[in-house]
Amino acid sequence: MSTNKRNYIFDFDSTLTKVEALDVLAEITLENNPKKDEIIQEIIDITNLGIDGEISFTESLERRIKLLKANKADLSGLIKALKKQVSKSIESNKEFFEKFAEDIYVISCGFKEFIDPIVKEYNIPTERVYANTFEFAKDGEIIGFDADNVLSKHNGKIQCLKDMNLTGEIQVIGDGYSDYVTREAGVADKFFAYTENVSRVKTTENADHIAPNLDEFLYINDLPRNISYPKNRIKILLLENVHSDAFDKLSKDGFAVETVSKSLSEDELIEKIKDVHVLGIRSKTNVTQKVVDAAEKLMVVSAFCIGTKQIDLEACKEKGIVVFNAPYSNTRSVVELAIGEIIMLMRSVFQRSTEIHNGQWNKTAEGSREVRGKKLGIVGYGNIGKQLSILAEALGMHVYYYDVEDKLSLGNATKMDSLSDLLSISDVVTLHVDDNAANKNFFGEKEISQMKDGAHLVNLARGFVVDIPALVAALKSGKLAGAAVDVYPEEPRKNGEFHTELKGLPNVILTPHVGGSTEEAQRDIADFVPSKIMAYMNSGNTVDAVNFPNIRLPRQTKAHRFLHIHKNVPGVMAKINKILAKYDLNITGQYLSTDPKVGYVITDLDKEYNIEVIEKLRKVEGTIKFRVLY
Ligand SMILES: NC(=O)c1ccc[n+]([C@@H]2O[C@H](COP(=O)([O-])OP(=O)(O)OC[C@H]3O[C@@H](n4cnc5c(N)ncnc54)[C@H](O)[C@@H]3O)[C@@H](O)[C@H]2O)c1
Ligand SMILES: O=C(O)[C@H](O)COP(=O)(O)O
Repeated sequence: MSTNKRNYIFDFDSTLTKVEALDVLAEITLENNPKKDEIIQEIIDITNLGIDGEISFTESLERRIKLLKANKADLSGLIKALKKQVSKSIESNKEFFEKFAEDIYVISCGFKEFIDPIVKEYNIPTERVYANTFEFAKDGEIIGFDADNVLSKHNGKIQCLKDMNLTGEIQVIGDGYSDYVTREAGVADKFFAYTENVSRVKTTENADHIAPNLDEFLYINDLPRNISYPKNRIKILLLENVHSDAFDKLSKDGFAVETVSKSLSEDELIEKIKDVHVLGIRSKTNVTQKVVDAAEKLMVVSAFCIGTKQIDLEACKEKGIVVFNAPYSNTRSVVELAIGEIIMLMRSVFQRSTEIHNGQWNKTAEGSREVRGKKLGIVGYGNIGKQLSILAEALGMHVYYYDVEDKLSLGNATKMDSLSDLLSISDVVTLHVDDNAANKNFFGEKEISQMKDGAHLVNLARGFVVDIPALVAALKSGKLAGAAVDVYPEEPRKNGEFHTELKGLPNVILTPHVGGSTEEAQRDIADFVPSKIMAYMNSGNTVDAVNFPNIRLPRQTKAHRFLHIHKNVPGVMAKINKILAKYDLNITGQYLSTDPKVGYVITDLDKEYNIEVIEKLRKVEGTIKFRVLY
């Protein structure tokens, strides 16, 4: 007789819990044993041999119990510890265990003595827990197990399932080979390799489906779940050697993260971007209109650096793609390099060093000066310019600055009304203007001619800001005594050969765009940017987005959240609210933020709602993107 009924058979150790219970028991019982680490390792090895089918399960159990030297009294400590080790996505999906209580079983080669109390809290009564039982000596010592129980035997789960004589489809969810064999033997209809805690090749390669968490399993089966879309299905692509902390952080949060060490060309990116939800780049990857057009699923572009001009921010906005960056994380690194270079230039250190490298001793004070008392001209008094101002003053420099915006002076720095005034008095000019396109060739022949004879120029901003042939000419003619250049009009996408007209000129420090490339800065960026990505993906927050209305949302508790991005044209909000009213939804909060082009409205609702409303909201004229979080 055909039936739609499904039975869900869960493994216990490393599936319902993050750990192998007998390993935890060993930690407890061997606490004061001087050979504790050795014995625990032996127990872990035996456990794995059993799980992978390398030794018979009975043998694995016998050997471990001998090594454990456990007593009944130790079990309460074990249960307490296991309660804290329930798998994250199991814990967050209690609703499934409540609603499908009748269809859920545990089949484990572990022991009922500790499994029952844990799974009872997930609505699984002892009658639906199939597991081994301990044998105790009079003093409570665990001396063995019930050898008649099929689960104490090799491939015991197959026999156990057969004996249960269940009707309907049987789905087995587990991390071990011993779970998979039920499918191989034909007693289970589907096997889900559960990899939230451990991933075993022998299990995953044979599985019908790999479930990195319970959310994925529930999603595949269209069962009630805590989150609308499993995070492991959200693909994050990180380019340009972004610090590994970013990978760790985002993977740990459950996303599927791929890293590529270099930047990709437009064509390569168009090919790759199709199924990407979040893209992470640095300064070398251009996210053009064409890339945005090809990005069918893209929700976030994150610059793991300060500059965002490599991204078509408007194209992103019009497609509802939120852009984040790290506006301060590498500021200090750039400032320190600027200070170092100013000193090196004024002392001609690189020239002296090159001479020695070439076998020449040239001890001279000519053209070598202290920075103390010299005039530093900062062009662009933003985050970097200001911090440099403070550090340079601490070195005894007199700081002058020029900015197109009205910027408050820090310390004793003097604001200049015009660029030419600043250039005419400065011993060193350092450029820290932002990367907007209007600054292309901003510093050329005219500006250089306004500088003092024998002055120095530092460019750590953007390559296109300085007219390189004009700088080369000024250095060759002796108009300028030296320069430090970190950024170039054309920079390669990956490490390798590179040529610039500045090559070989004396007292010119050339670095490959490393102003922000310090361990500290990269680590800080890898902390800051993922936190913005997670805040948006997990709860809709757009605080610090560079192209999008910023909105800080309250924490979402036991509610559904509708996130609607639309063109900012009259009437959209009215239409959205009309639909919400028609479906009689109980709105617990609504938040709106707009800019001239887009509107971003977030609506929090009570748990239950008619699913039809989603389609209606998607169809509101002017909708750019819509998603649901719960
Ligand atoms: N070399 C590197 O590795 C590296 C690292 C980080 C930042 N950067 C670059 O450094 C630059 C400065 O970064 P920030 O964080 O201080 O930026 P910021 O936006 O905080 O400051 C830039 C300042 O420049 C001013 N400005 C813009 N155009 C100007 C002009 N033509 N004349 C005078 N002032 C002008 C702006 O008003 C602003 O105050 C950016 O171009 C950034 O991309 C380079
Ligand atoms: O924009 C920036 O922060 C700097 O140019 C550094 O860029 P990078 O991350 O490519 O080194």
